[in-house]
Amino acid sequence: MEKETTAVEIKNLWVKINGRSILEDVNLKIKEKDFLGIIGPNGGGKTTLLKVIAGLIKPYRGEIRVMGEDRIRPGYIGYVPQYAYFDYEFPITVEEVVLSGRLKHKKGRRFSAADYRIAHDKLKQVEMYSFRKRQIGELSGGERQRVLVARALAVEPKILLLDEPTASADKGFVADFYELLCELNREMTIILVSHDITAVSRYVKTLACMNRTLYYNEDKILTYELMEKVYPCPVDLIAHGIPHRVLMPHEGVVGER
Ligand SMILES: Nc1ncnc2c1ncn2[C@@H]1O[C@H](COP(=O)(O)OP(=O)(O)OP(=O)(O)O)[C@@H](O)[C@H]1O
Repeated sequence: MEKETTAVEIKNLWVKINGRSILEDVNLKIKEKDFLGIIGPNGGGKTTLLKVIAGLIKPYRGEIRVMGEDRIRPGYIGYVPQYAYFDYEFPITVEEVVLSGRLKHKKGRRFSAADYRIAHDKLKQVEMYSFRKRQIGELSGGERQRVLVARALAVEPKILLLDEPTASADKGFVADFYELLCELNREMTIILVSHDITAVSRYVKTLACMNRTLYYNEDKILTYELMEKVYPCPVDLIAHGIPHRVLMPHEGVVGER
């Protein structure tokens, strides 16, 4: 039988920025090949948590282990940030952006034929291969987002972190994109932050809510009490379509049958 590995383990983790507590006593343990969705209100700390897992923010207190190690190895994490800060006027092609995901594997001054093959495969996966010679600055927001997903995949990570990856994508792409994530999930652990609760609850295996601390119970069941803790107005949220299969039975809620 295959040994079950823990992909990410976080214990009593706190993050402070400019003296202010942003994350408080976060605990999380997710298995390899899990597909965790994280939802929560604006400013709840979702991006900060992803950055901690990616090794970009150091915790003020607490422990984090990624693939059983207390330091994050290059190549373990593929990260698609919510906003990518780079100069879109910089003359760099789509292909070069994706190849930059191979930097950790690069031997010598040039990318190898294998690096190009991997970059091209990832571009095909996100349906952007035909754009590979275009300048990144010429692309629309949704197209750029797909290229950044391809870049993260080119790392061939064990854990893929995605922060609102479909925020600027059109509906047609969104469904295909989630199918792609399910396919990738056979090979890697995925942690997805999204405000699209309907899509998240449909595709993820486990679900957590973040509002300064993390509410997580290793399944997809959200109680009304939990939603009340996390969201300022859960009733409104439910009325706008939170799928009932992730919500425990409750009374007196708009739309309840
Ligand atoms: N570099 C920073 N300097 C100061 N405050 C910060 C910084 N980064 C994040 N914060 C604060 O930390 C809190 C959590 O931010 P974070 O981006 O993690 O939330 P989020 O849940 O991802 O929000 P959203 O859903 O709006 O993207 C916010 O109050 C934010 O203002």
